[in-house]
Amino acid sequence: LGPRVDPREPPLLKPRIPFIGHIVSMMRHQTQFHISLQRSTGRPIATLPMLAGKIYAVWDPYLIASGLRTKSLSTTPHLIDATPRATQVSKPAVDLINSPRGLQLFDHMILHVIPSSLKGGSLQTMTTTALADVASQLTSLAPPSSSSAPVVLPSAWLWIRHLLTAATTRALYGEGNNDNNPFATDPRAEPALWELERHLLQVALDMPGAGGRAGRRAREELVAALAPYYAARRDENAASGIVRARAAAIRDAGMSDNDIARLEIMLPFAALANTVPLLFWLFCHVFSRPDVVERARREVEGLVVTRKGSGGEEEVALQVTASAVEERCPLLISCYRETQRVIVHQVCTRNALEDTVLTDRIGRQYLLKKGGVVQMIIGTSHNMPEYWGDDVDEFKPERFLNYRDGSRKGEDSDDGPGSARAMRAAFQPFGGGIHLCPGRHFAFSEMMAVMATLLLGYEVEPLEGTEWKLPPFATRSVIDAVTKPAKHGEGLGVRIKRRPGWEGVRWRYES
Ligand code: HEM
Repeated sequence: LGPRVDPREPPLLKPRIPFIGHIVSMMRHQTQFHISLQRSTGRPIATLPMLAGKIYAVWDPYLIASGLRTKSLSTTPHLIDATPRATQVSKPAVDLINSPRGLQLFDHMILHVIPSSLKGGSLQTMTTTALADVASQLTSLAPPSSSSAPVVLPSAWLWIRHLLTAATTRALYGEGNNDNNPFATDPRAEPALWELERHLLQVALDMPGAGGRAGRRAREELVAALAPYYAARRDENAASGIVRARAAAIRDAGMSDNDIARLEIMLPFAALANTVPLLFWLFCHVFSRPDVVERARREVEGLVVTRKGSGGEEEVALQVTASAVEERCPLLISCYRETQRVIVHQVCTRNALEDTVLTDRIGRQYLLKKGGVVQMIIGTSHNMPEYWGDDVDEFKPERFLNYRDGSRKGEDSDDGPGSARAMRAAFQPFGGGIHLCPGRHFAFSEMMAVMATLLLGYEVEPLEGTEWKLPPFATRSVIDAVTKPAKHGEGLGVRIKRRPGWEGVRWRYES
């Protein structure tokens, strides 16, 4: 009674409870369902029966990398299906999305608009604007004297979330004095964004229940905050190329300003929903280890490029380019990658536009049939002992010390667990192929600016006691790329004060 499976397709993995077993487990445990199922079966790939249908679950890093590079595995059908439901655009916009012009619009966005507006001069302007905001927030964070009482931040999570929301939305929407930025001018915008983020899965699936209702209310608040921005065409003067180019492409396709506001609720998510938890966990993993703080502090001293003025008003400029941080801060970078490994769990969902064959590293082939739904789970790649070693469940600050992005000829014959080659194959924090995250450089600059500054200029201690108690993971939602802390990181507050020698400092970044 279950789905038919061709012997060339990935082997069927039946649930214990027929028909509904996998669906119920996936709804309950979300991405952890895949991680646990892969661990318990050791399989690289499987066909999972779901009611009368099936999905292909791809767990092995080589197969994932091959799938991410394959053009016939597409995000577009999924986007066309989910967008009207999640955004509630008008009837004419739904018709357009479902027409050939809609298909063209999505392809144009993915292939041209997004990648070109997150590189070169556009990326530089956006990064400079965000980092100027981070600098001013961190400069005014704690009183200038190290002998002053520390600043108490009752929730590290909420503090980091606001810090990045302010900086990133300024970089996206603002212009000059930030009066343009709906997140700075409309007090509804920021809470609505995070409330919607909390219930995004229920909203995307249009589910009944309290979560779905709260999410839909938040969506309408967010749309109400963004609508005047697009109606007044402020997007045309936005600080970022991505806001300008996306709005222009949607308008050119024939959609109204109100529909642009609805479609564009997704942009601040892409720019914030993963960076915030990643920075939060990096902050926790570094500052909860005094020996790591000590060593990373010495490293980031190497990022100081200028120190001007003396006494009360000093300006310190830090160089937070990828090359400078890679070269001068190996332990900080290792912690950053290890944090990514542990908490990035993205499920890359695709539809097979035609019969597609994936090949693993020993040449085994698996057929994915046309029309099939494919889930490639980065969370399984990042958690397989056969790639990372038996200590895969531990956070090891030094794990990536000898890691390199690209291979060097002849150097990497060893591909056993924990080898550079195995790690490189299994480490996919930003996905790959044409959907490789275009925001990765921007996110990196923001996170490194915050971490380098906190390490250099501030003492950070937990609010309760002297031991850091890291919050447990929230359910790893299939809609997020990064694992969040349970209950908004409840219970983790921090106390921050200036370090001696860095009291009167105003921060600046060179990116
Ligand atoms: C550290 C934070 C981030 C992580 C871990 C992350 C992760 C990812 C991953 C894994 C994908 C691939 C999804 C797939 O293949 O289905 C992706 C795609 C994407 N990311 Fe990021 N991302 C981050 C930050 C950002 C930022 C800051 C932006 C924008 C400024 C951004 C914009 C996007 C967009 C637009 C896509 C879709 C690209 C496409 O479909 O072609 N991301 N991200």
